[in-house]
Amino acid sequence: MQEQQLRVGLIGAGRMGADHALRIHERISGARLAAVADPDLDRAQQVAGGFGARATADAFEVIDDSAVDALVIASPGSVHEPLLLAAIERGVPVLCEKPLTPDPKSSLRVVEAEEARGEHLVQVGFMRRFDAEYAELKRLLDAGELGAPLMLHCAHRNAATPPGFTSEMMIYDSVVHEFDTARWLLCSEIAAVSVRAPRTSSAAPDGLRDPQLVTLETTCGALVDVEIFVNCGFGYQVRCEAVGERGTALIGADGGPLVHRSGSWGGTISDDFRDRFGAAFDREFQRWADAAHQGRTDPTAATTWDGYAAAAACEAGVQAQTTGTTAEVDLAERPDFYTP
Ligand SMILES: NC(=O)C1=CN([C@@H]2O[C@H](COP(=O)(O)OP(=O)(O)OC[C@H]3O[C@@H](n4cnc5c(N)ncnc54)[C@H](O)[C@@H]3O)[C@@H](O)[C@H]2O)C=CC1
Ligand SMILES: O=C1[C@@H](O)[C@H](O)[C@@H](O)[C@H](O)[C@H]1O
Repeated sequence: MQEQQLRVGLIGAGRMGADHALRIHERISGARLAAVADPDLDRAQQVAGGFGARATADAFEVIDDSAVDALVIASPGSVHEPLLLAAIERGVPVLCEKPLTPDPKSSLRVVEAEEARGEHLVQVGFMRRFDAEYAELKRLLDAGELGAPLMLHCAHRNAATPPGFTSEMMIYDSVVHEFDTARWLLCSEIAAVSVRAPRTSSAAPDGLRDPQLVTLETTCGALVDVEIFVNCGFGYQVRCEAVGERGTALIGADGGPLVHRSGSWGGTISDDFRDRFGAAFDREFQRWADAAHQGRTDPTAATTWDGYAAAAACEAGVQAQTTGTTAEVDLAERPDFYTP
C-alpha cells in the first residue's frame, strides 16, 4: 500500500488543524488530505479548499467515509471521546492531538475500547517525543550515560494566554506535556503531584495564578519540578535538565544562532510553539503516516495508555492545586496489551 497515498480525514480545522493540513500537504510524503470536518463549515471549507479535499460540518461523516484511510483529530479535547470511540469501532488509525480526553474516566473508556478491538489504532499527539533534543535526552538516559536519573528540572513558558485560560488549564492543557515527557524519559509512572505558587505576576490576567511550581514524584523515586509560567511575556520556551547519578543534560537552552549587530548581540525567540516544535510535528506526522501504511502505530508515539496516564496525573494536579496538598495519582492496572 506504500505506493498509494494515505487518505487522511481531518477533524477540527482550527489553529492546529489548519497547521496539520498544511503539514500533510506540504511537509510529509505518502499522505494527502481527503476530507475536513468542522462544525464551523466555513472554516472546514477554507482548510479543505486549498488541498482539494471535501468539507463537512459532521465529523462522524468523515469517520464513516470509506474513502478515508486514517484520521487526524484536532478538535478540542472535550469532544475527543465519541470521535475516538467511533474511529476505533471502524478500525481506522488515528493521530489524536493532546489530550486523549480531558479526564481519566473517559480516557480509560478509550483504552478499554481499543483493547477490546485488539488493535493499536490511536496515537496521542505528544509531539515532544519527536523533538531532536528530547530524543537525544531520552537516548542518554536509556543508555545510562548520565547514571540513574534523580531529578528533572523543567520550565514551560508561554508568552501570553488566550482569553478564558484558567489555572486548571495550566495543568491539563500545558503541564500535561511534562506529565507525558517525564513518564517517557524516566520510564516510570507518576505517583503523586503537588503544586505551589509564588506571588502572582503582575502580567497575569485577573483570576489566573501565574506562575506555578508543580512537583511530580515518580514510582522510580525521581522528582520532577515544572515551572509553568503562561504569561512570561518574552516568548515560548521549553527547557528540561535531567540530573543523573553521573551527569546532567540540559535541552531547550537556546542553541540557535548568536547574532551580533548594530550595538547588540543575542538570539531571537518566537512566541509560537509551532516554531519551537515545527520539526517535531513534521517527524511525528511522517512516522505516523508511514506506520499507518503498514497498519500499525509508531512505537515512539504516546499510546492511549499514555494518554490515560497523563489524564490521571492531570486530575491529581488539579486536585493538588485546589487543596494545596499533595495528591496521589489514581491509576488503573495497565493491561498487558499496553506493555511497552
Ligand atoms: N501539541 C500541541 O502543542 C498543541 C495541541 N493542541 C491541541 O489541539 C487541539 C485543537 O486545538 P486548537 O487548534 O488550538 O483549537 P481551536 O479552537 O483553534 O480549533 C478547534 C477546532 O475544532 C472545531 N471543533 C469543535 N468541535 C468539533 C467537533 N465535534 N468536530 C470537529 N471539529 C470540532 C472548532 O470549531 C475549531 O475550529 C486541542 O486538543 C488542543 O489541546 C493545541 C495547541 C498546541
Ligand atoms: O499544547 C499546547 C497548548 O495547548 C498549551 O496551552 C501550551 O501551554 C503548550 O505549550 C502547547 O504545546
